[in-house]
Amino acid sequence: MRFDANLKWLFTELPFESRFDAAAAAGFEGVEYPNPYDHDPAVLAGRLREAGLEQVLINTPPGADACRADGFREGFAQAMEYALALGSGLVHVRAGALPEGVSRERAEARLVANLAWAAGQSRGSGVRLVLEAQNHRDSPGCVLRTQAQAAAVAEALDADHVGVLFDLYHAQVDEGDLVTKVRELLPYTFHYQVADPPGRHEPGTGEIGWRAVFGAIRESGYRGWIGCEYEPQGRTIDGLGWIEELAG
Ligand SMILES: O=C(O)C(=O)[C@@H](O)CO
Ligand SMILES: [Mg+2]
Repeated sequence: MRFDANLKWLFTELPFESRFDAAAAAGFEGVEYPNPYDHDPAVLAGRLREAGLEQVLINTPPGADACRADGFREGFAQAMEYALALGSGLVHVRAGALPEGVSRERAEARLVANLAWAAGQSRGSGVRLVLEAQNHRDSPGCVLRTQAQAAAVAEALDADHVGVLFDLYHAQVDEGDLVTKVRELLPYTFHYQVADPPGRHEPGTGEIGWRAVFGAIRESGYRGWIGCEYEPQGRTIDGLGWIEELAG
């Protein structure tokens, strides 16, 4: 299994631009971070190249949520520019939270319409789009609430470059039954993220049965990346033993 380092969450002992070398020195071959937009893409591409890292995933910019009527298209265009400049194979298209005064039905309809447009814009680019359901506690009002809903939206778009970012932390908080979901969602899963509830720290620090979950992922034949999106309990490097212990 291939784990990548989420540089928003890992190696925060260091300034952002130094986290690339730290991730490579710790043995990671890929990185993800949600928000590259405060940085010059050429500088980020240079950091990746010098550290020998692959850019795995970025998000659409904050505020450019797919459930909203305004701002989505401009934000998505910017995300595509960065994805192509960084060689990021995945863009997480943020669904966003239910806007005030807008019904759930209306927000879901906008989400599908915006995604259909984004799927058309990105078709043939080599960039794949992913949708992430987030739990009610960390992301109140998130329009995508369950893994099944994210998969249903991806399926409805009928575009083979649109799939699911299956965040096992969010799924455990609101849903559980992770092994079954790993098996059922396999055709839609383009990316995983890991953290252990309730603390959102390293796998093995909380309530998830990681040996069973990683076993199911391995047996499924999944070949993509698994993003380490957790808050280390101490120094990042001191907490990486779980990779060998639980997934090795
Ligand atoms: O919060 C999460 O979980 C994420 O993956 C973020 O990228 C949401 O933007
Ligand atoms: Mg996540």
